[in-house]
Amino acid sequence: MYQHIQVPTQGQKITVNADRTLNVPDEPIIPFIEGDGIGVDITPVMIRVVDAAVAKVYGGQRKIHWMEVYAGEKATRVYGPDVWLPEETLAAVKDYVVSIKGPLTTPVGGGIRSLNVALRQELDLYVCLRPVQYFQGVPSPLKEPEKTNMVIFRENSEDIYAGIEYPAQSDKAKKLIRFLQDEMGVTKIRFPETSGIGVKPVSIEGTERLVRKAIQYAIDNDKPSVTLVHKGNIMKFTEGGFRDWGYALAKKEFGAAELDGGPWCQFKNPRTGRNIVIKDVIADAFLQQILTRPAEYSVIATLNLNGDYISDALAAQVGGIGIAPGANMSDSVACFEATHGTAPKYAGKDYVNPGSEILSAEMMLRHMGWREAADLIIRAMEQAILSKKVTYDFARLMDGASQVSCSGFGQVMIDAMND
Ligand SMILES: NC(=O)C1=CN([C@@H]2O[C@H](COP(=O)(O)OP(=O)(O)OC[C@H]3O[C@@H](n4cnc5c(N)ncnc54)[C@H](OP(=O)(O)O)[C@@H]3O)[C@@H](O)[C@H]2O)C=CC1
Ligand SMILES: O=C(O)CCC(=O)C(=O)O
Ligand SMILES: [Mg+2]
Repeated sequence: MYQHIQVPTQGQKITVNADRTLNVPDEPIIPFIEGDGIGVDITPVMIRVVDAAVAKVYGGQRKIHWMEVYAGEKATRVYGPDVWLPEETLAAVKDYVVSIKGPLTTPVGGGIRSLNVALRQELDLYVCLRPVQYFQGVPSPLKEPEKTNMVIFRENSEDIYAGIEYPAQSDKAKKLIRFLQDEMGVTKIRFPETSGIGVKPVSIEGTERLVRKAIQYAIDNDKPSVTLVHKGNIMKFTEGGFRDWGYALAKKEFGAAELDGGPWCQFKNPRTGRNIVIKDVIADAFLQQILTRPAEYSVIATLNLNGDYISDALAAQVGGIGIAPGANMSDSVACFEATHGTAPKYAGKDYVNPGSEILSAEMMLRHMGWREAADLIIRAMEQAILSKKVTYDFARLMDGASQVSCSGFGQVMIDAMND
């Protein structure tokens, strides 16, 4: 059935019920992509930590059967030089419903387009969910890092990530520029002969489904606000559209009413009776306010590129990209992955922080309903950080820390589970 994927001899598929809830067997098969660069370091550590947590909590009643699927450089070694994202990888991630991946390299300028983006687009994983929370003891550049507590809903399927762009001086760029000038009356391309050209599609459907998820999350988790972050003053019909369609959805589907003449609006959380405010902020102002007034923000709904920048900026506020987890989700399929990339200079050195991928797995376990194992991973992470046995990224900023390797940190976490 598969060409190179070895399906474990034991375990079953997770399936999706008609109401979109998951049917999780006690021994699910979970596909994983090792990842390029530091993927080779962090992915095995993530698997060890997850297996230890599951074994500790469920005592053999539950067990994950891991199934390696290939993407990136490893895929080219297994399938052939030009096969970066095999069809059967996409099929397995879809069929097995819940998966996890390490980071994949994307070259700058030319070369292949992002495999990470391709995976999200091919499977229509339209929500990029990135929670940002502070762990006690993590070194942070902020005086009060615990005030940064946000959950980012980044639109994951459109915006400039659609990849519609043409190199400067190519026939296609020239053709598009001529069309814009001759047919659309465009006069403001400053250097038409030497411009590369990109197109930014942002739709009503794409915005609505993302904002709907963000608002539902605020309801389910009793959050006080959802902020639409955009640059709609400049990009009026894409980023401005996102803002307007977001507000319209809040009114239409959640009964939000305008506050003081709008555009902010609010509605009562049907579960708790508390108000949820829907507000918006322009992206540049937001980037300074998350430093000066982080407590004013809770759930963030934003476009693809803004979400990319904001994810790393917020990760830095709570101690860096080494503990920044995430998930790519559709209404049925979820593929979990760290916020960071392949950090090539550290690849294969057993050096970096495996925390982001471990916390992505923690999100995965919670998504599967294995709450006890997820809770144990959080407790082990808290204890490991408080013990100050940490990887280089934290050790270089912590007084009195003893630096451990990537695998060493995994072991510190596993030891903490047994304390
Ligand atoms: N989802 C994905 O698969 C993603 C893939 N990428 C890809 O990754 C490649 C490299 O991108 P780059 O811009 O260098 O960004 P990276 O996130 O890979 O690395 C940037 C820096 O972040 C720090 N860092 C990253 N991961 C860790 C970790 N686990 N523990 C501790 N510190 C960490 C390091 O900082 P320091 O130097 O201070 O030690 C590192 O040099 C690119 O090809 C990019 O396209 C990027 C983002 C996401
Ligand atoms: O796809 C890539 O290489 C980068 C993606 C990225 O930075 C992200 O999703 O945060
Ligand atoms: Mg990024």
